[in-house]
Amino acid sequence: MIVKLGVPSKGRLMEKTFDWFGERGVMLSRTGSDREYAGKVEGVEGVNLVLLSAGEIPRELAAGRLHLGVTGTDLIREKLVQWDQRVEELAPLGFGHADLIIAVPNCWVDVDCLDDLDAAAAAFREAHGHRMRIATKYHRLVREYLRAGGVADYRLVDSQGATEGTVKNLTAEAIADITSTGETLRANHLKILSDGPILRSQATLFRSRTARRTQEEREVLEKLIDRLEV
Ligand SMILES: Nc1ncnc2c1ncn2[C@@H]1O[C@H](COP(=O)(O)OP(=O)(O)OP(=O)(O)O)[C@@H](O)[C@H]1O
Ligand SMILES: O=P(O)(O)OC[C@H]1O[C@H](OP(=O)(O)OP(=O)(O)O)[C@H](O)[C@@H]1O
Repeated sequence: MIVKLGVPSKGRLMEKTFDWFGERGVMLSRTGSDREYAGKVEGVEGVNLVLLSAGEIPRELAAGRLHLGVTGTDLIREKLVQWDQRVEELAPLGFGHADLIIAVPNCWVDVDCLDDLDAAAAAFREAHGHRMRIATKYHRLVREYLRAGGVADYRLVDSQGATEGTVKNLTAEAIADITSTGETLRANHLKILSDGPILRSQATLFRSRTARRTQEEREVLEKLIDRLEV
C-alpha cells in the first residue's frame, strides 16, 4: 500500500491545489492525455495522486480509501454526518472561498431576512396551496439552518447545477447555493438574505480518521505533513 492523496480532478480547485503543494516542494501533475485522470507526485516518495470529483472526496476520506484529500469545507459538512469524527481538518488552503447563502427574487421587497422568509412562506402556502420551493444541492446544511431559524413551511427541490436559474424557470421560488463574486446572483435578479451566510467555505486539506495505515504509510504521511508544514 501507498499513501493516497485525493485532489479535485479539474478546474480552479485542481490548479490552485497543484500550486499550493508546489510552493511547498511537493509537485503534483497530471500525466497522460488531457482526458486521462492520472497524475503523479514528485518531491516525496510513496504518495499516490488520486484525481476525482471534489464532491466525492468527502466520501472517499470517510471510507478510508484516501489518507489525505483536498476539497471545500462546504462539501465535507454537507456530505458527512458528524464530519469531525471521520476527518480531521489539517489546513485551510486560502482559495476556493465561497459562501453558502439563501437568496430570493429582488422583487420580493418585503423579504430581507429569515424571519421575513418565514412570513412569506406561510403567505405563499395560503395563496398557492403548496409550500414554497427552495432549490439546492446542500440539502442537509439548508435543512439544519432553516430548522434552527424556525422556518418550516418550505420544500427543498434538488438542483445539482445552474441553481440560480430555477427561479426564472419557475421550478423554485428561492435558492440556497454558494456564491463567490455574486455575479451569478445579480445576473439572475436574486438577493441574499441579510442574516449572514449559512456557512463560509474554502478549499481545505483533510486527513482521514478512518484510513488504516501500515507503519510504512504512517512514516510517509508524517514526512508529507512535515513538508507541507501543516
Ligand atoms: N464560484 C466559485 N468560487 C469559488 N469556489 C467555488 C465556486 N463554486 C464552487 N466553489 C467551491 O468549489 C468546490 C467544488 O464545487 P462543485 O461541487 O461545484 O464542484 P465542481 O467543480 O462542479 O466539480 P464536480 O461536479 O466534479 O464535483 C466546492 O467546495 C465549492 O464551495
Ligand atoms: O458568485 P459567483 O462568482 O457568480 O459564483 C457562483 C456560482 O459558481 C458556482 O457554480 P459553478 O460555476 O460551479 O457551476 P454550477 O452551477 O454547475 O455548479 C455556484 O454554484 C454558483 O452558481
